[in-house]
Amino acid sequence: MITVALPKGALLKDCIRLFQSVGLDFSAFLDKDNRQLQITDPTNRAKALLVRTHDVPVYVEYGQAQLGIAGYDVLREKTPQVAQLVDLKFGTCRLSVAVKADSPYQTTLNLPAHGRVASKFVHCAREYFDSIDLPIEIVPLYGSVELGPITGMSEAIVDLVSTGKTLKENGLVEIETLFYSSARLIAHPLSYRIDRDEISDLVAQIRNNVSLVTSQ
Ligand SMILES: Nc1ncnc2c1ncn2[C@@H]1O[C@H](COP(=O)(O)OP(=O)(O)OP(=O)(O)O)[C@@H](O)[C@H]1O
Ligand SMILES: O=P(O)(O)OC[C@H]1O[C@H](OP(=O)(O)OP(=O)(O)O)[C@H](O)[C@@H]1O
Repeated sequence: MITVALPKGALLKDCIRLFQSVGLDFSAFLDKDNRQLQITDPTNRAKALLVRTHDVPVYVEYGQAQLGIAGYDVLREKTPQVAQLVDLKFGTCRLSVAVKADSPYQTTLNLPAHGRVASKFVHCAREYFDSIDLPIEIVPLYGSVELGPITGMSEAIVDLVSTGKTLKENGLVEIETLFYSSARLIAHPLSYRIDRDEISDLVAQIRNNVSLVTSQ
């Protein structure tokens, strides 16, 4: 039986819809009273694990799940040894640098050397500031990153932006985009090669149904 790792949170609904489109029902995860972290599809063809979004690549890399769905942002941050099979086109967002709207730093090159940048994406932020040769202190946070510049803890943030509503409502503006992201179907490279038939049939069905899910 194939095991898939699904992310809690923003991507879950679209993931469930995608698997429903290929005949696998994991909708029990959407029930607010559900506390089960592992469920088997009623047809007994596949099992799903419900995990934190940053943990999806971990379960796939260690082989507990043959397939998983994670944002490209998470894959860039964690650089796991997994195969990226399909761009699923949902969960679209970008990883950007933002500052207070009235900040004197209107480009990243203006940020002060040894200034602070708050982020959940420590590795991506470090890689970006290294690439422009700006020594910056990265302050690791786990959420509500926008509070960094608002409280004066940091000059800037590196965070995900989708509609831009969160930045706007907190008086911040984007000054640089590091990269664009969307959800990706990932696989454990070895099981993908070994159990090729079973997994590749499912992957082919998912690939064919991507546009159906994203157009809803
Ligand atoms: N506002 C958004 N719009 C669209 N996609 C988003 C948005 N925010 C995040 N994403 C995508 O969804 C993924 C999961 O985001 P989510 O907010 O559920 O998790 P998280 O808060 O980063 O993780 P956790 O709650 O485990 O700390 C992100 O990695 C990204 O790919
Ligand atoms: O541009 P928008 O459409 O407003 O979306 C962007 C927001 O979405 C994500 O937050 P999330 O909901 O995951 O909360 P957290 O990261 O602060 O926990 C991201 O960290 C931004 O805060």
